[in-house]
Amino acid sequence: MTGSYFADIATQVLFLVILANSLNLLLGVAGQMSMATAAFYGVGAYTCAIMTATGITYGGSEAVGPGWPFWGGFLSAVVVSVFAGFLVALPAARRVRGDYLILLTLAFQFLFSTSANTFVSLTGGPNGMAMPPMAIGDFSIDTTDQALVFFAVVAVLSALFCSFVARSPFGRLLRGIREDEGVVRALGKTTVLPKSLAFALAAGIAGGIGALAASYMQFVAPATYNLDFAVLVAACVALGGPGNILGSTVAAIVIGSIRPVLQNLGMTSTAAIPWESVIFGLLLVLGIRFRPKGFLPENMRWFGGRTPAAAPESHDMPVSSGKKQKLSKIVPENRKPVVEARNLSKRYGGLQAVEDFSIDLYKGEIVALIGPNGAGKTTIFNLLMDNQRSDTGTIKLNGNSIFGLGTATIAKTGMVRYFQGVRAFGNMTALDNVALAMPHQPGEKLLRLLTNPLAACAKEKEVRAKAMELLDFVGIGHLANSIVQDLPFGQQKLVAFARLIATGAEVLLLDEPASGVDPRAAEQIIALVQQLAANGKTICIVEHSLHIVSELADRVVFMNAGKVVADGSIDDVTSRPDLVDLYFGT
Ligand SMILES: Nc1ncnc2c1ncn2[C@@H]1O[C@H](COP(=O)(O)OP(=O)(O)OP(=O)(O)O)[C@@H](O)[C@H]1O
Repeated sequence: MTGSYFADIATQVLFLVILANSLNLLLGVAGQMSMATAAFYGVGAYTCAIMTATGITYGGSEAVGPGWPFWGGFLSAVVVSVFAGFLVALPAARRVRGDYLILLTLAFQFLFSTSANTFVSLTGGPNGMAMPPMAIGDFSIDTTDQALVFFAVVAVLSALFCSFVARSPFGRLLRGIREDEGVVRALGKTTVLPKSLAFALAAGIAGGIGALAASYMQFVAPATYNLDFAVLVAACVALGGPGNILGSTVAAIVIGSIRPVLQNLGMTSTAAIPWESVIFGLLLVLGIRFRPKGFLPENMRWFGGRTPAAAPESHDMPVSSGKKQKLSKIVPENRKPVVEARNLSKRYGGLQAVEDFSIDLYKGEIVALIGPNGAGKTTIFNLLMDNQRSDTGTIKLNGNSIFGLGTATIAKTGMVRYFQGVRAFGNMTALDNVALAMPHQPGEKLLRLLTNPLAACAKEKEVRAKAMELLDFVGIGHLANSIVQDLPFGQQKLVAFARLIATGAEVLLLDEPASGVDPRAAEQIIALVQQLAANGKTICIVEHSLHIVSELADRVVFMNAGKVVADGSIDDVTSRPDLVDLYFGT
């Protein structure tokens, strides 16, 4: 192809930019590591080359193909890459641990390289195969200058697309999964499909640019799509800023330009290669040492300064905080329980953590589960939410069995939990934490986001307004745009509360919601729980502080060694010396 050398180099840097941004969607936004970016890039290139080939002899072998027009080859490249990405991701996405994904993608990278080298009649083997230049109707690219303009447009469009997806409700869901997948499921969201779709999307973009790049080069060979290249793309994301599309763009431009700049300074191509590695390695070391979150971190603010990080603890929650009174009432006995759990048990090896546990929870009631450390209280919540499967028994919510349905389905059905230790999504804003928890968001479904973005945007406005309302309700509306990990612990707890309410669930299981906060924040939380019960929520709370229990609980269930030993009012329990001894360990 004729044209300037600079344009050719710049075009190849743009390939790296597009690949880095596609990987950033996966690695930075969704937190899913892939070592197979180069393989998907190659899958697209080879698919397009094979589908557009008509019978080219190359390296002693004849590569035969159906001779489709370029656009047909391009579309088949995208479709094949998307499917390949989905299939590779699906088994790993079912596991929570990311190292399965790293192993699977590495295996796919090797499988691809081996196949490209081995199936000579299809791929041309190690010598590669030629492919026809890009031509769509009258449109063709004949010079490197034209190619630069074309690929610059493609790079800008793909960066805008990646940014759109990253900032969409689907992107927010992916970020939640990256932060704490277990919590996302406990909020009623499925995680396997979004993770697999993120993978398929990144693979599709890589495959698409692979097809375009191969048609520009008019040649494909296995050496272009090796593991070294996959590592280079991953380094662009890590150095630029995982989660920040502009960051990976800048890093790809810098890293991709090292060798051409050295050559421009007078080095030969052979001399520039080792120096490129040295500078690349140095950039990595310096980046990891001085900018561990990347050159342009995800939550960097361009205008308006930093997030209000160290905002003082707020005590202006607009719920009753004057003279304490129990807002909820013990419910008449003839009403049906919202939650009916019967005969739950859990054994861990030789330890019977829970034995024959039964409980009924009524609408508007606050029940406290108390007992000494290790009594089995948190295990009860795990069993109710199916975080762990009960060995025996039944669990019903509003008369329907929810036993064994899985955490996400149970949460969707109407029972959610507040985790001991908060588990807020630390790298996200308070507003995003709450917005993510809301049900029925069309923008969380990738297909609906892409096919009807306007409907997704309209719903997103509503979701954000409601999230803001909830943050105001718990008294931290002014911190909506703060990054949660920068907030004091008490305020993080309030974010988690607002997030829990956002699910709209009618049953709330609260595991030590006031532990670790100062007395004033604890008073806020007490008032908040009372308000929720008064609004008709059914609440079961695990709490160590007898003060908080006496303020809140309509009924107390006392557990010891996995069994219920008392069920009554707080006065019933505290008047029994044997229970007081057990509780205080005397
Ligand atoms: N996954 C597990 N594997 C093995 N043992 C477990 C597991 N989870 C809990 N246990 C054990 O089961 C018992 C009950 O634990 P659990 O966390 O439910 O108690 P708890 O009443 O909530 O205690 P604490 O008040 O200290 O939080 C403990 O002895 C604990 O060590």
